[in-house]
Amino acid sequence: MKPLIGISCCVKAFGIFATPNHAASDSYVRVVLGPVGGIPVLLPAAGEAMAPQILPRLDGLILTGSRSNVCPEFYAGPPHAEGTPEDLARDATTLPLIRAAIAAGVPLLAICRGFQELNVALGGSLDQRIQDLPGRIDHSTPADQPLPRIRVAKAHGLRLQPESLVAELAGRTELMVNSLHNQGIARLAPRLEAEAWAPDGTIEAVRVKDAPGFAYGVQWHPEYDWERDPVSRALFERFGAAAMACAGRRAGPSGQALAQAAE
Ligand SMILES: N[C@@H](CCC(=O)NCCCC(=O)O)C(=O)O
Repeated sequence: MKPLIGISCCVKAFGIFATPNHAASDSYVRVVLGPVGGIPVLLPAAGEAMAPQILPRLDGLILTGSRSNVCPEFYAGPPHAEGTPEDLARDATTLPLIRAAIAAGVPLLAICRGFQELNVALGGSLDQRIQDLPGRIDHSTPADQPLPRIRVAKAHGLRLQPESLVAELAGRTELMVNSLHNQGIARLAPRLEAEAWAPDGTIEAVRVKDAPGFAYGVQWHPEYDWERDPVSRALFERFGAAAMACAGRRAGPSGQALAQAAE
């Protein structure tokens, strides 16, 4: 049995009536079917009642990237500049879901907005436009490149913590990544440990120090280039192995052999 992988959705207005739809990018569905090796389960932004009902049935959770930003009320930040996209329904769903998934040992991989949510869910805070801060670089979507390059082009380097997960996957202590974000971690949540940094000090990868299972976040977007980029692929494969092990444990004694084989 393949592991069931929850994928967080946003609420987006579609069509001529701007009807709210729960949506996640196809790139997350494809990466779950591909290197993760699971079955994608789209999780609507249906609020905090989701977590206790859905988590016992999931073997992994991907917190997706999205243009919208975590509402600053969740980290006691100043209001967003006018026009900044927010998604309160997503915040109300993902923040409790992240805490519950970590507590339950459900493997979790948080990407871009999801990475920012992971920090906020565990008590950290965000800078809202890091490109406006002194000494920082512009991490936002490159305006001078066409699709699909805009998503896969390497934008800056990272310094990786030696012996961290990303350094192990990369086999070195530096890495080039894409970059499509404005916000970034300001105060790191106490339960998180930084494992990668951009040249301006922006935190780009974190692990949950006390998590009973795989719980990792990256500020970049490995879901866009895993077909060409071996480190992106390896990150999803490692998450998939943790999800497979979780599925094996859930399956009981007959699943134990499966879990051990996957670990
Ligand atoms: N809104 C946050 C998070 C950015 C993010 O997740 N972007 C996804 C972009 C996906 C795409 O355009 O392909 C921020 O700006 O920091």
